[in-house]
Order: sequence, then C-alpha cells, then structure tokens
Amino acid sequence: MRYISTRGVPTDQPRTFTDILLAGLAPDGGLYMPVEYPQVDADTLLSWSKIFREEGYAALAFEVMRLYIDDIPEDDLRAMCQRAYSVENFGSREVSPMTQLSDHIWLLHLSNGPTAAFKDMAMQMLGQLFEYVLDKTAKELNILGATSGDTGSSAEYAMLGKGGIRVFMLTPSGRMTPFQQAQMYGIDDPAIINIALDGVFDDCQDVVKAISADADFKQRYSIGAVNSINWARLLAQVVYYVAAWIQASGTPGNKVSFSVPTGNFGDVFAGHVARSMGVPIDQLIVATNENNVLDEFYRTGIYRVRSSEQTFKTSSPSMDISKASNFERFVFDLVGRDQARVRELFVDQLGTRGEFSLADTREFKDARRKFGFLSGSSTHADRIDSIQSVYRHDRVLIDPHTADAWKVARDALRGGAVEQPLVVLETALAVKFSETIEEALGIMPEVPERFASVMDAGRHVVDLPNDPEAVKALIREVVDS
Ligand SMILES: Cc1ncc(COP(=O)(O)O)c(C=O)c1O
Ligand SMILES: N[C@@H](CCOP(=O)(O)O)C(=O)O
Repeated sequence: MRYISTRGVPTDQPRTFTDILLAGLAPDGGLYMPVEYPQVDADTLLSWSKIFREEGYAALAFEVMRLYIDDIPEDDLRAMCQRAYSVENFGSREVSPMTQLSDHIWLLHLSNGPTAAFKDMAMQMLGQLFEYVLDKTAKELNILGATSGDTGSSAEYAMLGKGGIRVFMLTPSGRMTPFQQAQMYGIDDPAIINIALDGVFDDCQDVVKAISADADFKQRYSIGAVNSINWARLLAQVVYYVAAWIQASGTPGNKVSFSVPTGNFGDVFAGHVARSMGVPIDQLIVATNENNVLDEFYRTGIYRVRSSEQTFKTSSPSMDISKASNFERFVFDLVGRDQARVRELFVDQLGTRGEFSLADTREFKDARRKFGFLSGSSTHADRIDSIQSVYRHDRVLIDPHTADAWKVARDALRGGAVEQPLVVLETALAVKFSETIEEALGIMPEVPERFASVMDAGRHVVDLPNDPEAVKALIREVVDS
C-alpha cells in the first residue's frame, strides 16, 4: 500500500507505510491517506469472524493491518500485534468486549488498557511499530504531541522505556481533570516531558502543526507524531469496528451502526475507513458535546471552526475541540479525493475566512446516503441524565464522553433515524471523570487496583506560553544537552 497527502500535488511520490509512520503530517501540511481502501468480501469477513472467535483480537488486528502495511515482514507484524494486544495489557483475549444495555444499545468496551481510555487501543500498537522501525534504522525519535487529557497519558505509557524515544506532550493548562493530570504529570522519567501550555487543546494542536511545518527543525530534531494526524493511529482503530461487527452480527448481510463520541474526528473516521472497505456498517453517528462544529457541518454543510475563546470548557473535556484535524481526511473522500479542492477549502477558505460551505454541493447532498453519517450533540444536563439512566437501568457506569454518544444514539433510535444493532463506543472509564460521576450519582467511581496510587504521584510539568518558538527552545535544550 502507498500513501498520499490530502493536499499533495499529483506529481508527489506516494510513500510507504514506514515512511509515513515516522513522518506524521505530510510536508505540505496535509494528512496521509492510503491511495485506495482495500476491499473485503463476504468470505474474508467470515474468515475474520472465525479468527477473532478462535484466536482473539491480536490475530484479527494482524489480518486487518496487513492490508495496509506491506513493508514490514508479516511474521514481525504478527508478533507486534500479539505484544500490543496481550491479555496483560487489556485484561482479556477479546480486548474490546461488548455489553448489551437497555434500549437495544450495545456498549463496546475500549478502555481496558493501561490508561483507561480508548487511545490505548492504537497507542500500544504504535509503541510496537515505532520501536521496531527505530531499531532497524538506528534512529532516535522525539515525539511531539497535543492532548486534551487522554492521548497524552496513553502515549507516555506506551512509549515509556522504549529505546530512542522521547515524548514532548503539550497539555491545555487547567483544562484536564485531576486524574488525567496526575496520570501524566506523575511520570518521573527524563524521556517524558510534560508541558502545560497556556491555551486550549486546539492551541496545543496548532503548535504541533506549526513545528511540524518547519522542515529543517523537524528533520534536525527527528520530530514524530502520536496524535491521530498519524495514519497508523487510525489504522489500528479500524480493527475494533470489525471486532464489534463480529460480536453484534458476524453475518455479512447484517449491518451494524455505531455512535461515536467525537472531538478530533479520529475515532469516527476509523469507522468510515472500515465501512469504505466493505465492513457491514450502516450508519456512523457523530456525537459531539457543546463544541458542536462537526454536528453543525453534518446538519448544514457549513464547516465553521471556533476560536479558543469560543471553545467551551465542558464536563466531557477531552472533546473540547473546535478544529478537528481528521475532518480533512473525510472531506478528501467527500470531494472525490480531489487534492486541489481540499487545498482550496482548507488552506484558502478556512485559512482566510475560518469557514467553508459545501451546503449547495451534490457531494454534501449525497453524503448521508453514500457515507452513512448522522450527527447530534449533547449538553452537560444530557450527560448527567444519560449517566443516571444507564446506571439506573443497567448498573453500568459510563463516563461523560460515552454518555454523549449514548444520548445521541438513543435519540436517533427513538426518532427512527437508525436501526439496531446499534453500538455505542465507550471511550474512557468513569474513574477519569469522577467529579461528574459524583454530580450525577452521588457516588465516586471505584478506583481499579492498577490506578490506586495515581493521585499520590509527584508533579513533573513545565509551564510554557502558547508559542511554537518557546516549545522549540525547550526541545533544543533537552535534546542538545
Ligand atoms: C474520552 C474521549 N472520548 C472521545 C474522544 C473523541 O475522539 P476523537 O478525537 O478521535 O474524535 C476523545 C478525544 O478526542 C476522548 O479522549
Ligand atoms: N481527546 C484527545 C485529543 C485528540 O487527540 P488525538 O490524538 O486523538 O488526535 C486527547 O485526549 O488528548
């Protein structure tokens, strides 16, 4: 498989998987995409079903990922999948089991990994891939990432102790929960550098992109990406849509729909990839919180990003995002993979006016039928109500992000916009957001044994202004010392 940029010019040479794994963002500022989506037929789906049931998630992950990775020997890739998706890391061979809730909704558990969020599902694999490629090339990697609370800890735990890798993680100062802060800032290791930036997540992400756009700096300091701008993150996430389809249906003729709590549009985009490959997915529901830029697009065709000041601080804080990176990947598919058009929309129009409209285009009018996207949003009151409702009926504790998806899913089911089976993606454990759980239920979530001492750790973090130059200076200081 070869990869191209969403913005590239047609004469650009397509890249291999290991090239783009270390590169992250494309040099033209676009995002890498496979030149095509491999197609799977009914026989393949049935064989995947058998593999998942008999051999577990790691074996399925290998089958899916090998379709996109042809520059790593298969035995090595299989071994990496086994190490990433071990029972030790995720607690079971299924890795992402499902629970059936009332209202005919399934809950896909994606938060059984080391940091209690769905990010571990991809990040554990990324840790294996980075270590493998760096070992072969004898290179070092300085990962520069942005987090709203979950990517950061997931990346740090996945990369900790991996030779030749340092992590510089930008966090939005004062916007993460105490648990999320403690998980990250508690790590005392010279290869993990936490930075509290004076801004929101979008500012952190902008700094990452600005530094990645400085080709000389990027090359000199071997800057790599762990955010979902890195295609490998999304690829690893495709696997759990297949695993969920197998668990909820497993019959090639029977489709499954998904409701996905959405911020940077990575998770739901992985569902779009699975659907585009021929995995039997009917609807993909984009569920946002009050920061509803994406819900607005799917309702109106207008994509209007918001400034940091207009980005609300909500009780599903990991989704307080108003510039969703991966949305560009979807628009690339929506406009028929026309790179010049993507450049025009994301560089010329968005860059100058802060918005663009596809409302009057045939592509947008066909989008729902062709790509199966639905959307909705949720408020703080909705989240509280959803957490209460699921706990009352099913005795299951869901976190505020999962609650956003559950609310939009239930509305869509009741309104007849979507059919069963309908799967809600559980993206974090409630323990990370105990303040909101206490408000909803009057109880604190139980702290799993593995997190018993998280809150007691020290605080290792550097405060910096919202300025790429200040971040570059810190990277220079650490790497050159
Ligand atoms: C707990 C949680 N749920 C949902 C999301 C949204 O996922 P995505 O950014 O891939 O849309 C995030 C991060 O953005 C998250 O941390
Ligand atoms: N919710 C994320 C922010 C989005 O990051 P990405 O790595 O998925 O692009 C977080 O918790 O940091």
